[in-house]
Amino acid sequence: MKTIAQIRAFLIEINALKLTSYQTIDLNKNPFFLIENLYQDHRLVTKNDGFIALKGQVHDGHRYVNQLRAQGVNLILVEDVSLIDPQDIPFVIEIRNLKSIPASLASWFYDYPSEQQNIFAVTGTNGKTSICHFLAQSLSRLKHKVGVLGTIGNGVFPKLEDSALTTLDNLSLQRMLKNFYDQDADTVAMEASSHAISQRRILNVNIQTAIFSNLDIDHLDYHQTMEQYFQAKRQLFKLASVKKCVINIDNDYGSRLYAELTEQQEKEVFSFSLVNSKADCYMPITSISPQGFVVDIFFKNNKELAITIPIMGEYNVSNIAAVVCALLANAYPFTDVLKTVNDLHNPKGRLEKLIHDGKATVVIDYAHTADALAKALQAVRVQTKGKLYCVFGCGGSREHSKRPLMAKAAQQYADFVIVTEDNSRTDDIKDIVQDITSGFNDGFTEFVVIEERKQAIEYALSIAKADDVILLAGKGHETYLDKNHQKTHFDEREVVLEFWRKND
Ligand SMILES: CC(=O)N[C@H]1[C@@H](OP(=O)(O)OP(=O)(O)OC[C@H]2O[C@@H](n3ccc(=O)[nH]c3=O)[C@H](O)[C@@H]2O)O[C@H](CO)[C@@H](O)[C@@H]1O[C@H](C)C(=O)N[C@@H](C)C(=O)N[C@H](CCC(=O)O)C(=O)O
Ligand SMILES: Nc1ncnc2c1ncn2[C@@H]1O[C@H](COP(=O)(O)OP(=O)(O)OP(=O)(O)O)[C@@H](O)[C@H]1O
Repeated sequence: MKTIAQIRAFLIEINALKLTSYQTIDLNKNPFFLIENLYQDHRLVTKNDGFIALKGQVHDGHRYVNQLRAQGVNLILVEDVSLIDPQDIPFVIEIRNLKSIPASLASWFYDYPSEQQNIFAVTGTNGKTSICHFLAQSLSRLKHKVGVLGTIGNGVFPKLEDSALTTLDNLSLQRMLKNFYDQDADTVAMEASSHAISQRRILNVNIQTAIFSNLDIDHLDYHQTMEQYFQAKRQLFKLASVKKCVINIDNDYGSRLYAELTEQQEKEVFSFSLVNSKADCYMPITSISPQGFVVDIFFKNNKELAITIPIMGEYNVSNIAAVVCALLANAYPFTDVLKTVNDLHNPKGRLEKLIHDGKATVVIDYAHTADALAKALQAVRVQTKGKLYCVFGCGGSREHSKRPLMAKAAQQYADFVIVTEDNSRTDDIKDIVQDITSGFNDGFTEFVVIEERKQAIEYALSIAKADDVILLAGKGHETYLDKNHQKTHFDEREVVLEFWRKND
């Protein structure tokens, strides 16, 4: 919290006020009014907060000022006062080049929380969420309180609240870090999306360890070319605060980044790999079972053979190699790190496994595109002894073309398919089902349609045998169903556990 007078003094100190700065600052109004938070998103602002009105590509923050005036907000920072009516707002400060201010203002406003924290930031096309969650699990076992920031949510692990973005804007990010600091979280695992890196959302966050998972075709609408996408990711590793770089060399872009950073000799650089024995952290898979993966771990002069990691999905072994490498790079003792590994579990909704003696294993995954569904089914297949069942649906009010493609993936990789609802939104479930089933080959009979998702899951549970696996695809970490834009509570974990309780 800071007073309006303190905020103004800081802005003067960093030379941010416009020379002709329009301000309604008036000593009859209270410059010692305490501002609790600063926001750049008007939807979060309450009476005791300040608002920064930024002009973006889509929205213009100045447009929300009228609404905030009605709420009785006391402090507004604007780029151009002519775009608002400043009357009745006690303090309006006009700032030069307002877009460049939030990072420094935010870290100062929240008392530089990241200076007190050991921060790991993960970037890459896939695996950011998973690596952060595995890191949080391991660091918790190493007796840390860990703040997590990412797609599934933000909070002190494991209590997370939904996040609007994978990586928050400057002000929200520093506010969360301060919140972690207040809760004694001394360590943070955060995702750094390429959008956030290029929009400088992570500026002034004291990231010490940067982790690269992989780079694959994605987000080209935003970055235009793979080279520019790579360059955005690369910036994370060039930040002055970053001392340790942990890089997957099983990926071509990772190998390139590793070569560049080692040659520059500015940072401590560590490589990890599942196949390259020259990597600093080499973790070959020696066997696979329904219970998980058996690996050997080599790090510099240390080695340990035949460690079981009880997780689903081979790509997660690479994600765990990232975690092991990052922890060892941070000088955690080898034996302590290994102890955390055989206790890891998949993050919520990411090939999350539910098991019960004598029953089919249930796996919950967020896959809601044809490609993701195919990958999830292939990943689960490797660890399935019996039949593989797939329960899935498609969202409404969004693009339709993926519906038959998801059916094709399900037909190709599962033994039996149960087509059901996902977030239908305003679409009729019957239309969605028709689109989906049109994707099955003529003559394909290994499927049923059960529109209500709860019933569909219960049906799968009732027919699957102990060695079988049921993949529930699409909802992942979500705990609601959206019909006609009405969200009702729906947690498929509860449906499964309740079924097992009643049918034990
Ligand atoms: C393309 C993109 O990344 N845009 C981001 C960027 O937008 P921008 O600067 O153009 O701003 P804008 O959306 O026009 O809004 C202007 C200002 O008005 C504010 N606003 C906006 C709307 C409103 O109702 N009220 C309000 O006050 C905004 O907070 C902002 O300060 O900066 C804004 C503030 O930080 C982000 O909210 C916005 O994310 C948009 C909503 C978005 O959808 N971003 C996605 C693509 C994104 O960033 N995704 C990555 C993950 C990608 C992945 O790996 O999957 C992420 O980190 O989440
Ligand atoms: N190391 C990896 N290599 C390849 N694919 C992976 C890897 N890790 C995860 N995936 C795939 O990416 C999907 C998303 O994983 P995760 O949520 O961890 O990634 P993310 O980078 O956070 O992506 P998003 O921001 O879209 O959630 C998984 O369901 C899986 O299909």
